[in-house]
Amino acid sequence: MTSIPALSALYTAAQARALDRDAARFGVGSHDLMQRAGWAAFAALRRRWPEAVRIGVLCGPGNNGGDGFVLARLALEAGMAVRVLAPASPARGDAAQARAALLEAGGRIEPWSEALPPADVYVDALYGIGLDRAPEGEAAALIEALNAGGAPVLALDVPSGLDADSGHAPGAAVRAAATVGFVAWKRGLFTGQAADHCGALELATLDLPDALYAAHAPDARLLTAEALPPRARGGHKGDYGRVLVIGGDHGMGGAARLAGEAALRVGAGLVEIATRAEHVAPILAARPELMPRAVDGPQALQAACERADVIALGPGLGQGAWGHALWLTALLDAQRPLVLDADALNLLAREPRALRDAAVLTPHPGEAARLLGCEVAAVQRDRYAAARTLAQRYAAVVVLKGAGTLVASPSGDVAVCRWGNPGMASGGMGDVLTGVIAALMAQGQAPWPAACLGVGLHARAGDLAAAAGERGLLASDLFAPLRALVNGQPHE
Ligand SMILES: NC(=O)C1=CN([C@@H]2O[C@H](COP(=O)(O)OP(=O)(O)OC[C@H]3O[C@@H](n4cnc5c(N)ncnc54)[C@H](O)[C@@H]3O)[C@@H](O)[C@H]2O)[C@@H](O)CC1
Ligand SMILES: [K+]
Repeated sequence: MTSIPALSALYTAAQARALDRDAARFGVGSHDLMQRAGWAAFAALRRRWPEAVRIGVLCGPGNNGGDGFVLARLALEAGMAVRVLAPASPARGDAAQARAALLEAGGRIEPWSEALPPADVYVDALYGIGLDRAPEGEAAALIEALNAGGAPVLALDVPSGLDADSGHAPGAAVRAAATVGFVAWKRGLFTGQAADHCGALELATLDLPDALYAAHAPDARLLTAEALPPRARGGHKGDYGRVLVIGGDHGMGGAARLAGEAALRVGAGLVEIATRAEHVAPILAARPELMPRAVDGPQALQAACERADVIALGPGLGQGAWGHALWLTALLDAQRPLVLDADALNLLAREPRALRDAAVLTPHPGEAARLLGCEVAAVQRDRYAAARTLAQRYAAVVVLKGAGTLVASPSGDVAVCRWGNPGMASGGMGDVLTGVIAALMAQGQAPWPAACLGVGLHARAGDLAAAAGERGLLASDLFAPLRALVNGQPHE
């Protein structure tokens, strides 16, 4: 873990521009910044590919291209075979100076073309935070050629074609082996399609002082790995809360059981499951520590709600009359903190209503789209906006799942999860997350810290479990690593 605040702060492109400009106040002007960026990127290239001697540098029309020109000059001066491709129209300002310096040092610049020169490593300096539309024409063809070629790509600041704000690629986008960010992390590098494009991420803060970052509040933050405090020696099960999971309509008992068992593994004192009668015996047989109860309607649910400290509503709930009646009871009468998932969210989309009690909503993009009344693609085009809008609309903490899960608070705070893997795209993973967050709330955490901690634990447990392979990863494989993590076993 690091104590450098810049490493967990995430900025929009506009905020990053303001930071760049403000660096001058600390004696680092834009020309100097570009030189430092080029140096840092060249150092990263040498560190990552020490054997590389042929470097292909693709420069765009703006300052991202300028960073590329600086790197190309340094590579040339280091004796490497450097081929630089740049558009015919000359760059302006600092980038023009960097270009002139490259030519002065004996470099040659070739026009963009679809044919890439042979190289051990390519440097992508086409577009950075200035991307304002999908790449087209020669730039798009170059990107496709880079992605089709076998050599690794080092992207400067942002993989070209990826939107630095949203992590959405509107068209062709570079698939880099590594990306070196400059000055500050751009928030789009950590969610949506970013994971397929960035490769290994590293940040070069270019020796800018902490005071600069302190003067610029970020838009969002990366989740950090938090440890849970040790338990008091005299604790008893009543101290760790009682979770009530409501769900498991006909044929969907597994979802409720997974949520319940996850809650136990994360330390909830007691876990009850209000479910269909046919699920009671199988749940008891498989996990006798759970307390499943047959609930045929709202009346039977009341007493369980009164006993509970937190309600996890939705795993396998269905949207039929049974699920709807329990949903209404939990929402209107229970007066308990809630975690809403799956069909509880689908019912909320069908029948929008204000939530009376403290709540965490955990939609995947499809559920978020239903709640917002838009297409899934619109959610994915701007996940930050979708999460914030939902959090504000429901005055609740919202966990927008998917690669780069976001946690948003009603006041606009956003935390981003950089852990997790595609092995976790399998049935039941969401149910486990619901149980984890509910268990943390049952142990006394407020919705925001519980959601942040829960999302991080769940994703890190997924990464530990994926050590045996991403394909075939089961939701229940997370139980053992979850238990290890809540007891302080280090992840990295
Ligand atoms: N401003 C500064 O002080 C620093 C800037 N740096 C670099 O500068 C970058 C930002 O530079 P710019 O603002 O010049 O932006 P970019 O270099 O990212 O690109 C902007 C240029 O590309 C054009 N463009 C964008 N999308 C296009 C598309 N799809 N098709 C065709 N043309 C397109 C724009 O119209 C503009 O001319 C950063 O990402 C970073 O790499 C670094 O050198 C560090 C310091
Ligand atoms: K780039």
